[in-house]
Amino acid sequence: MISAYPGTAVRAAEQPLLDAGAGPELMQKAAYGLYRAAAGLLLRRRGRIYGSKTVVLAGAGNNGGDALYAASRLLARGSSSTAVLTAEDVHSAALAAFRGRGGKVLTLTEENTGTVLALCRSSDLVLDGILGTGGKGGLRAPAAGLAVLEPARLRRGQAPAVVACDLPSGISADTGAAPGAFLRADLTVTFGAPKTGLMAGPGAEAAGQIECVDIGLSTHLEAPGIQRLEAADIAGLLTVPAPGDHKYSRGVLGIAAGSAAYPGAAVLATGAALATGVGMVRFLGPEPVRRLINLQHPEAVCAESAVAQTHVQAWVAGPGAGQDEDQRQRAVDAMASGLPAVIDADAISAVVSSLGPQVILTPHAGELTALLTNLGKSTDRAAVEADPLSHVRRAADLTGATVLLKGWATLVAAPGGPVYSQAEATPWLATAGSGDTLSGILGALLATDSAGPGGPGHYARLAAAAASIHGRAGALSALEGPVEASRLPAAIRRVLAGFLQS
Ligand SMILES: NC(=O)C1=CN([C@@H]2O[C@H](COP(=O)(O)OP(=O)(O)OC[C@H]3O[C@@H](n4cnc5c(N)ncnc54)[C@H](O)[C@@H]3O)[C@@H](O)[C@H]2O)[C@@H](O)CC1
Ligand SMILES: [K+]
Repeated sequence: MISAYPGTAVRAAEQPLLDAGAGPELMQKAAYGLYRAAAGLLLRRRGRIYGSKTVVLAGAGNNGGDALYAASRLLARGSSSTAVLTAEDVHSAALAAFRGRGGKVLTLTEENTGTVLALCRSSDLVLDGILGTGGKGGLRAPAAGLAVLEPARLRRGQAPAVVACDLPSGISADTGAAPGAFLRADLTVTFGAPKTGLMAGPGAEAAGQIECVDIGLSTHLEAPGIQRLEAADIAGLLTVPAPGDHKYSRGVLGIAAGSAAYPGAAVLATGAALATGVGMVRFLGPEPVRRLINLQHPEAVCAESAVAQTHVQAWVAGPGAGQDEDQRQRAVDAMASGLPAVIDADAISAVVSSLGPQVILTPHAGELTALLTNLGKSTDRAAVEADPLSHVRRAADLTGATVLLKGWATLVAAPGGPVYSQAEATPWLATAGSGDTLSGILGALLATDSAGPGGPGHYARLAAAAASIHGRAGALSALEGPVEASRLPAAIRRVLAGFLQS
């Protein structure tokens, strides 16, 4: 499990060490970690450090100091380096050390921004030390003019690689929001602990890969703001059939999905649930959808009954339900049943407050906007996308339900906390039907959940696990070309086999 902390909490944890005079030592530890990561990246990309070209973007604070000290170490290994100062008063000792190793220095202005961008683009590595946890708001002029610099991952591997010092400059270390211009990175080397701003919203997308350098803060940190499940955590949440199990004891999932307008969503949700592994799927829906389900998935038991007459351990309701009134009623009944229930797509519009954490809402940004607005907290999609962490927390607290917000980093908030973030997905997963398969995976995890309600956050953990399995299946599928939702069940099986064998 990876634990991330708000930038403010990390700064508070640093304070006693700073008060004890350990500031310079902490900075050297941070700079050494940044140097090691940057050197490793240069070695992987070009085989050696000697002869490489580095640009350091250095702002006024300690973040710039870290980056300049790290670049000084690269200078000592034969890299030629230019420091571009984005403020007048950069860390004087770090700048002196950089100059002392033969580094070149220039000051960024509006007039030379084009030249600096060209310098960056012709270099092998850019170290972004403009703003760290002390940054307020987005990048300001003239540094804002550098935000057009694209990291190698967005240029299909072409130089330069951009390495962010502690966090991408311009991103809020607490929320991941981008109040203005910001820089994107290939790799973020973060100090003391990952910041929550690297795991949510624009910050999660801007960070690229995240590496954490231990500078001795962990004993000073309290409750994490966001957690991320790793493979071992997910493997521990999966229930495998025991020798004495039969189809009913393994877990039966009820799926109320599809409509005359959208029958395919029901097929995708059912296929994903079966691939994740359940004792049985009981499918409820209109006749043409049932026929399709029986053709595609003969093992599913189909009926047109109501939720109350259907014996299951968990529900999925909503994918492809459209305006079908019977399906909407089933979603309402599933929410009221007390059983774990995934409420997706159109069914989210039937959500009221006073739900329990066993109800898991799975909106995308547009659906979350509508949900919050229906609950009297009017907002717009741009606001949700700019700061998804605050909005997903608000939705969980207002409804009492667990809320999974789909995105580049999928966020899951339990009412009152905790929050999980999973970012294994590939942009190729942004395809029709992808969300329906996520519902099926999560429904299957809920139906087979042998651990029961557990403590706070139990359902959020299962939802985070489902998001991770979905993301990994998408990434695996993308190795063979563009992702089609109907091919995801095969990839889900392979991902789960990997977890179960490890
Ligand atoms: N404090 C410590 O003990 C340690 C700090 N470390 C580094 O120090 C960073 C925090 O250092 P600082 O507190 O100096 O903060 P920053 O390095 O983020 O810089 C803050 C400075 O930038 C200015 N500023 C704020 N927002 C701005 C904006 N939007 N545009 C232009 N200028 C802006 C502020 O006036 C201030 O001068 C961390 O991110 C980390 O990189 C590490 O060296 C580890 C130890
Ligand atoms: K930075």
